[in-house]
Amino acid sequence: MNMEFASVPEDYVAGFAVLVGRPNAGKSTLTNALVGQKVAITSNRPQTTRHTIRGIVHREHSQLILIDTPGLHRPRTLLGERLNDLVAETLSEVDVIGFCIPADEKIGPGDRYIAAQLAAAGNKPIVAIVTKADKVPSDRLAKQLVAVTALGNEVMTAERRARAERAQRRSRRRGGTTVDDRAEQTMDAVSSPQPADDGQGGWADIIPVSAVKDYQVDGVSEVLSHHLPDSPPLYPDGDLTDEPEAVMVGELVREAALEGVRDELPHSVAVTVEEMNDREGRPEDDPMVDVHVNLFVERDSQKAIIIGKGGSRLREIGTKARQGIEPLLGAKVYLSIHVKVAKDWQRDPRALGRLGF
Ligand SMILES: Nc1nc2c(ncn2[C@@H]2O[C@H](COP(=O)(O)OP(=O)(O)OP(=O)(O)O)[C@@H](O)[C@H]2O)c(=O)[nH]1
Repeated sequence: MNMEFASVPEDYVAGFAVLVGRPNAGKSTLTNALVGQKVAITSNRPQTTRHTIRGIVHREHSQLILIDTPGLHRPRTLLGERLNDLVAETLSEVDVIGFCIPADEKIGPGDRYIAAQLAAAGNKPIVAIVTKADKVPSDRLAKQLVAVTALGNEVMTAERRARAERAQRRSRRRGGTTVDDRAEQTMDAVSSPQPADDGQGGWADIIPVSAVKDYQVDGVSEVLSHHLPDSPPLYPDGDLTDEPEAVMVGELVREAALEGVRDELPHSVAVTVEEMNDREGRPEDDPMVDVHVNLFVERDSQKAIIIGKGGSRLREIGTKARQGIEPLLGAKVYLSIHVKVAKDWQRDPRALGRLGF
């Protein structure tokens, strides 16, 4: 890529960060607050973020490229497994990991599972981010910070012990250390350095934040930026997301479709954008884009919910989605939505492939 950047300071850093955490931990909301514009899709239902969406935080001396992943969770369906693959792949590509834990909920098995996975991945700095700080009084926030530090100690100690045991088993199996064995141990150390025991529970940093009340949002981008490598900016100034417009259009339709019916249709809606064309013969200062999308549900009953009586809900969905799409495309939008039933698409690899997972 050949890009020109005006006067980059010498001590500039740039790189990738990912926010992980269980569903509903506040990752999308924090991403939006950091980037300062709505790029990821948020909802009060778990697991709405299926696509990897990047937001870019431009600061004077740093450029932080945020990848918002779906909640790392125990795989249940094939879709779940794919999501976890995606998370593992993303973790290997970033410079720093932000581990989001809500201030207002007790640390649970889900948090512990993710923390253990992160510790096992082992070679990236992890910043523990205690989200939704506005939801608790300061004494409870302080207690949560202590608990999160303890969680770090717990998982990092367990990980160090597991690694030491693996090394011991290996050397017993070989009947002492051989040249080969030493080579393997060296490789092990290179590919997965020991988690640091730095008195912060093994976290590289720990910081509370409220994305909603704008408390410490800047602090989070600063702390994450501390762990980025020296580098010129990787994207031109002003880019907020490199997500293709079609993906964002699809997400806006999906979000509109889920509004008000999340209990009935939690994870059963997927949207593909089939066509996005500039309407011909429009005046230059008043363009229009024709957008055709397919909206997939799993069952006929769900199709009926989406369409509503006499098509009334579908019209509402179209209106709501258009309100988001028009500013995104900077044009009037003619939106047509075809509702289709794709049975059990969450379990069908071919269907998943078609839907872009
Ligand atoms: N009060 C308060 N609520 C928040 C804050 N951040 C997020 N929330 C709420 O918590 C809920 C979940 O937030 P999301 O950002 O969608 O969570 P997520 O981790 O991206 O969730 P998934 O996409 O399901 O993985 C939403 O209802 C948010 O409005 C915060 O700082 N303060």
